[in-house]
Amino acid sequence: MKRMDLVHQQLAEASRKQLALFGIEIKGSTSTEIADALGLDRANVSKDLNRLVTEQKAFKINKRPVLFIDKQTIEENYHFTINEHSFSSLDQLQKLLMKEKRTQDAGFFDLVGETGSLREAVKKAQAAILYPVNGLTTLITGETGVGKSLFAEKMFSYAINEGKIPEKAPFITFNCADFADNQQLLLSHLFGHKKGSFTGATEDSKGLVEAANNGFLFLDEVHRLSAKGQEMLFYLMDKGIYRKLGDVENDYITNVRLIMATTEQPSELMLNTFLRRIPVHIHLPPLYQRSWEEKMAFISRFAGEESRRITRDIRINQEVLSLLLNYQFEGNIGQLKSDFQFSCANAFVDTIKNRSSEVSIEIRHLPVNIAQHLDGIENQRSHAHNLPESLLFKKEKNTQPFAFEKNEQEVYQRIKENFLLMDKANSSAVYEDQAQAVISEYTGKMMEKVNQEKINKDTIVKNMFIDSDILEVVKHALVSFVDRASLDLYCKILAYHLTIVWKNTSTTLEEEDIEALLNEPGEISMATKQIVSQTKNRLGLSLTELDIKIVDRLLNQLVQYTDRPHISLLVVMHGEKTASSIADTVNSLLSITSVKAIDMSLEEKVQEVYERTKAKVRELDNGLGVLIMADMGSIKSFERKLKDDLGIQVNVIDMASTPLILEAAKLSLSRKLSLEELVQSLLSIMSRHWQSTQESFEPTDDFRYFEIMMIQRMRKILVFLDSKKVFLLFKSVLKTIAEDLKIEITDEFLLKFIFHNGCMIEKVLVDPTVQEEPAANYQSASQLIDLLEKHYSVVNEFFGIEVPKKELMNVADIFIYEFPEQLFLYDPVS
Ligand SMILES: Nc1ncnc2c1ncn2[C@@H]1O[C@H](COP(=O)(O)OP(=O)(O)OP(=O)(O)O)[C@@H](O)[C@H]1O
Repeated sequence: MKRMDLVHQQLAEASRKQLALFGIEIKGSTSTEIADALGLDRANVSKDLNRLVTEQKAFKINKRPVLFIDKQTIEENYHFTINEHSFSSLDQLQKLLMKEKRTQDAGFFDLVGETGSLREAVKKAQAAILYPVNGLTTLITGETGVGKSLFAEKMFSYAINEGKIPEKAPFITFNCADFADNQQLLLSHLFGHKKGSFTGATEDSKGLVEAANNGFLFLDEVHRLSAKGQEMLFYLMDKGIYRKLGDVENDYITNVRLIMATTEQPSELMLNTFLRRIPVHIHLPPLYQRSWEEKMAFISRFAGEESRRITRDIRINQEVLSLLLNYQFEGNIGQLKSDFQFSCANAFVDTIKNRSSEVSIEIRHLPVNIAQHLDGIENQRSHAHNLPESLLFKKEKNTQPFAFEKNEQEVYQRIKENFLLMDKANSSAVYEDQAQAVISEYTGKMMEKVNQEKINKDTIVKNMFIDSDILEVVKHALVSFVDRASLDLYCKILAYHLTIVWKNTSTTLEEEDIEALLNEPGEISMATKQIVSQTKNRLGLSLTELDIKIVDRLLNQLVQYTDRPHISLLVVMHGEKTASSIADTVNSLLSITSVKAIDMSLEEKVQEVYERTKAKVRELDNGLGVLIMADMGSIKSFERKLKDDLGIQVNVIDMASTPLILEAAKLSLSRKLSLEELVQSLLSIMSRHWQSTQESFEPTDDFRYFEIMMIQRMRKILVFLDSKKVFLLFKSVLKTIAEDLKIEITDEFLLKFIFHNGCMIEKVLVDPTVQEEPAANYQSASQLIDLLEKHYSVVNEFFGIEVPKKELMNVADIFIYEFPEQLFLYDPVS
């Protein structure tokens, strides 16, 4: 990809993010920001950005510093073309966008489904309006309650916005079903009548076609119009003239645009000649055919409207949400709306009884037919899983609904409890640790959520979890404390947290306590203090002492993530400093600090190693999971256990080497891989380089010449074990056995012992199931076998296997053969 394309791509991504965060208040990007994000030279990037402006692919804001915004991103979002490319200030561009948005809001743009299921319908409608000279007559079909009347109104507003009709043009609605039993009256309403044209016609009267002159006449249930009526309309459409009832002499002219609607199959109930004359047919789909996202948007819209109307926050719990999403409303959107209002009213009564401030809609508040439709939940289980525990609609205008996940609320409660306990216990270390652990879990969960980029069915819900005002405040507070690269992430996480706090805060501490806390030097960071004062001043949200402390902790935790979040790596290896020195090497090579290590001695119990690993994994996880790189097979068994115990995604790669760990760190930093994908990449690298890593062992001073020879020989024999590791392991095992048996080891015996064991382990690893019966003389060597069993526990742990008794007997044989006298004297008690 050319540099300029890269720059363009980066600018588009930045603009997209800003648009999502700030909407019309888009901030723009400087050339430095784009250059930094790409790791390119600023001067070159600046040149490219200016070329993008010249090529009309970007907007330029000529202020200090100069800002750039991607053109296509803006135009796609606001559905219009901007001809200027250079603006003297952001304000100038924002005003232009604001004006356009206002115009659009009056058109089709606030219709749910405008860019989805109604996209085609909207296109046809626009064509019908714009068609010269007076637009085209339109017939809208669709089941009851699908939004035909609303759609017709939108067409009307669109015509005004486009200047096709005067600002004060009339929009007259007439439902033909209302007079279906008296066609004469119906026609008289529509076209007017002359005095005396029928019984009761005592005066001349104007019809609706006249009243709608220069505007729109919307005829609902048009199939209820008689054949004669249809013919009269047909004449009006064709010639623009009509006759009043009882008036055979005069033709009247009117300039009316017609929209008709019917719930029926038009071909069954309307004249074909008439139907054929209607040039635009628009069909609106029933609710059940509309997407999950659109159904969610309807619920969200109605809940927002209701909460503002009754000036209470409205909470919808998961089951209710699921039922509303899955129930087949015969009356479509109209019925969904009225059933929702009915449920709100029911819940409202409870609110008054319970003196609660929030209207919480539960299953018992729904109309019986919906509440009984629990199958809906069953059938759509997969969707129900994606739903939040509850959705909260704030009564304030323009606030996004909040999605609450049970997990997060629970974790938040636990954090609070731990902090409270900590306070009581005077910050005892135990509670401190626990609090740290819960905070890590909490941060991890939020990271996971905020990092979720996949667009899936629950996108709408996921987008609802951060309140935009809170986000704005946090951003304002943190901008001078956090570097630009991390700002976005920090703000989202803190705003997310504060959104939850906002809903959970029930107690407020005394003002003085908070003042004292904030004034205590070094207690709370400046950044946190900013957040506290800004949330208070700008949102009126008073944080408690506890919450201030939690925010501060969260912020500290976030600061620990140096780069953008990536999968954490943990090296677990034997040796005094093996793991930590590998981690240090990798960290310094890549200028990071995120590869962590656990050093363990061969003697250390697996359970102890497990506990240490568990604590570390908990600390490290940032929601993306932890990859453990180990040098022995038994660590592999930690994988499942850690997942079960911590609920954190953990993968273990055993037999890891420094180059592989370096590769893992690089991959986790540079590419957006999931843990699973990272492991797959590493495994394929491992298999490709297996041969070469086998050959790469360079003798060092740590080994005697004899030992180097031995290792190199063994490499020719062993198929997949690392001969150096086998050597080191069995040398140390033999040393401890020899101490217990009080025997002197010769190099020759060492060689025999290690070769035998290397081959034996490979055999067991390849087929652990093959076990022969223990030989009969086992009894005579039982003490020796017991001793070996004890020392071989290290071997078992190292390879994650159980060396069979039969094999231990063979090992015992080697000892007995070599040291007959000494073993005869061996007495385990002494
Ligand atoms: N796309 C939409 N976006 C937002 N609200 C909608 C949409 N479609 C319908 N509604 C709402 O649903 C309700 C029913 O719509 P409307 O009365 O227009 O349906 P209709 O098809 O004309 O019904 P009927 O055939 O019974 O006259 C209205 O309150 C309307 O505001």
